[in-house]
Amino acid sequence: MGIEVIVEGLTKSFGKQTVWQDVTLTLPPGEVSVMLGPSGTGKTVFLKSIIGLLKPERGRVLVGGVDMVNSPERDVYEARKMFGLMFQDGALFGSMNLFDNIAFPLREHTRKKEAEIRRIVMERIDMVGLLGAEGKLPGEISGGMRKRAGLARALVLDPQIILCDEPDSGLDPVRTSYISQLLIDLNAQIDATMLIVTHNLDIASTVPDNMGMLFRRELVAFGPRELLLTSDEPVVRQFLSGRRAGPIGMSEEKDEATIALEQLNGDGIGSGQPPRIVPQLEPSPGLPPRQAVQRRKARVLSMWDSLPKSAREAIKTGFAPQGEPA
Ligand SMILES: Nc1ncnc2c1ncn2[C@@H]1O[C@H](COP(=O)(O)OP(=O)(O)OP(=O)(O)O)[C@@H](O)[C@H]1O
Repeated sequence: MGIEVIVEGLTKSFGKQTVWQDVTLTLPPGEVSVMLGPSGTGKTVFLKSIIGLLKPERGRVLVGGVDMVNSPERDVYEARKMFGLMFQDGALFGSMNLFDNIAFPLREHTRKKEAEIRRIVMERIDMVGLLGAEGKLPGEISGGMRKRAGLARALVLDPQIILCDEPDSGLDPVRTSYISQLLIDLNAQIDATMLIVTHNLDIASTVPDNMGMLFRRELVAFGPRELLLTSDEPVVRQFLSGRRAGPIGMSEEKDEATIALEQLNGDGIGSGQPPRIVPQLEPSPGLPPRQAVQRRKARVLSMWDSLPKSAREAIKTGFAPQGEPA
């Protein structure tokens, strides 16, 4: 099973620019979480901070007893082996074929024999639907295939935590749907803790168990997906409906006067209908059920009284078979 990631009071700046401050959340073990946020709000910086590639000035990130922010570099390096990281562009070596790209972490970090490496690599290539393409160079395949190859490489060391940076970037809507299904299928197969950074609304509404959002240097919210999907928070509503009216502007933030004018004109975000909650994706036929589902149910019930009524109603509907009221 995946392991818990506990983020406590994390603050990251570059010089005088604070990217975000006092971020506190827990990624529940084996569940899928999505971090949303307009461009430039520091989602990628957040992923890199969790894995210890960037060092926040304050706070802790606890993973299996190791503090990824404050522990000695040797401990952080060891703990990093628990992670699989999928970058936006797949981050493949251009001169190596897909097989060698995917085998790279095994050859670099383990003493496994070539026959064992071949078995693992071909299994992961099969998982991401790339059988037959293993001899191709990254430049000879599509962007979607490169992403899947990047995901296969993230999986070869059997990670307990998978971090995905914008798995949809550069993909058409159909390929994005395939990636969404692949992420759910992977979770069913390996039960890893997953954090996906995206601004894609389809992924946000169909994939995660939990959602969070970064805006204006803060974590606006983090919790069960229904908490954000039913949220009255203007920035969350605007983001999830993809509308122009609201606090998010072209350069991330609008000034107060523009927001006030929008409200005066009646196109404030509060006037829109709440987004319709679509069911979360199920694993493909033939795959085991996601073990995270039962754990999440118990966890959500344990926090029931702290959830707003709208989120509770949405959760109850989701718990019922075939979407019937519970
Ligand atoms: N190494 C760095 N040095 C200085 N500033 C940086 C560095 N990395 C990121 N930043 C700044 O931190 C802010 C957040 O960047 P980040 O890439 O995390 O945003 P993001 O939310 O992932 O954006 P997008 O959705 O567009 O990918 C930006 O203002 C960026 O310029």
